[in-house]
Amino acid sequence: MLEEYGHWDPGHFVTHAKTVAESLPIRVRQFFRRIQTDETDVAVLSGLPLSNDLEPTPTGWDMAQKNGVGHREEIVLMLCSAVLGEPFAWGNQQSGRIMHDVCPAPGKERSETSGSSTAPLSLHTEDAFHHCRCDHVALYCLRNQDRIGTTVVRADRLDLPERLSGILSEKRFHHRPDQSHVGPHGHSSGAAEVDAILFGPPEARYLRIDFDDTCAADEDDHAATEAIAELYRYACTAQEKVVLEPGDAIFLDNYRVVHGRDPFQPRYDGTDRWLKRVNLIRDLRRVFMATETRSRIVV
Ligand SMILES: O=C(O)CCC(=O)C(=O)O
Ligand SMILES: [Fe+2]
Repeated sequence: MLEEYGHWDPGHFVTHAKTVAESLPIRVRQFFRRIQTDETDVAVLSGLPLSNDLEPTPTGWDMAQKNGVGHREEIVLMLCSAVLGEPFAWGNQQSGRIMHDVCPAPGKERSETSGSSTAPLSLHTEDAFHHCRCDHVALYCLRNQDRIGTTVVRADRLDLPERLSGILSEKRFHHRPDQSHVGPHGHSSGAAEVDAILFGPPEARYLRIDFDDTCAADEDDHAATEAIAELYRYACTAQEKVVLEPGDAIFLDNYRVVHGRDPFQPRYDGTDRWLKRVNLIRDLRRVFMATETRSRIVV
């Protein structure tokens, strides 16, 4: 495909991705159809092709962009992902790239961004602050020699008392932009949306929370503040760990699970953990309506 398309440009290729993905084996396509229909919370596809001569892990997404690394793996992830949803991006995240690199970055060790390492990445709904957040997060593992875990909490595993579910289902919470969106070109924290944390069908609940950035909409609403703290305790009890192996891709339903990452010590010697990531939305029109253009980049 690299030969066919010449220069690899995910932003350009993405408009053809669904069509090209029709050539994937039927079992792979059925796997993704089933995930979508069943609203499978966590799904892993293993044994995906990886280059024998994979480049060293870049020291941050900006270095990955500069050096253009892991292109073959981006094609693999793009094709699989396109069966499940429509890839899209955020103008202020990784400079609007469709394909993200998740790897430790010097200076970001304790940040609340995917470039963190020594501090855990707290449990979150991806881009919880925005109504246009993705339906699925896809992560493709290129390297993980220290077996660092991705943490997940499935809504179905939260055994919440009715009183707590009641509070969490009310529109009493501010969903503020996380650090990866704040900055000179980011969404201001004033853009926070007020919404519930728990919603959707009672037999298969949806979640919207970033434990670093969701707070009571009214700072005097102590019951709402306490409800977040209580939910956090339930989430810690229900937390599971998935250790991705090179060649594994995980597809997280961003309405049905929250996720995060265990801390680790970065080496910055080319052997660090490295994932490719893409955000997927079921209906691209949600993005078009948010941007008021036919663009896949939410600004
Ligand atoms: O590194 C991981 O396993 C998860 C990172 C993460 O939350 C993300 O990239 O959205
Ligand atoms: Fe995430």
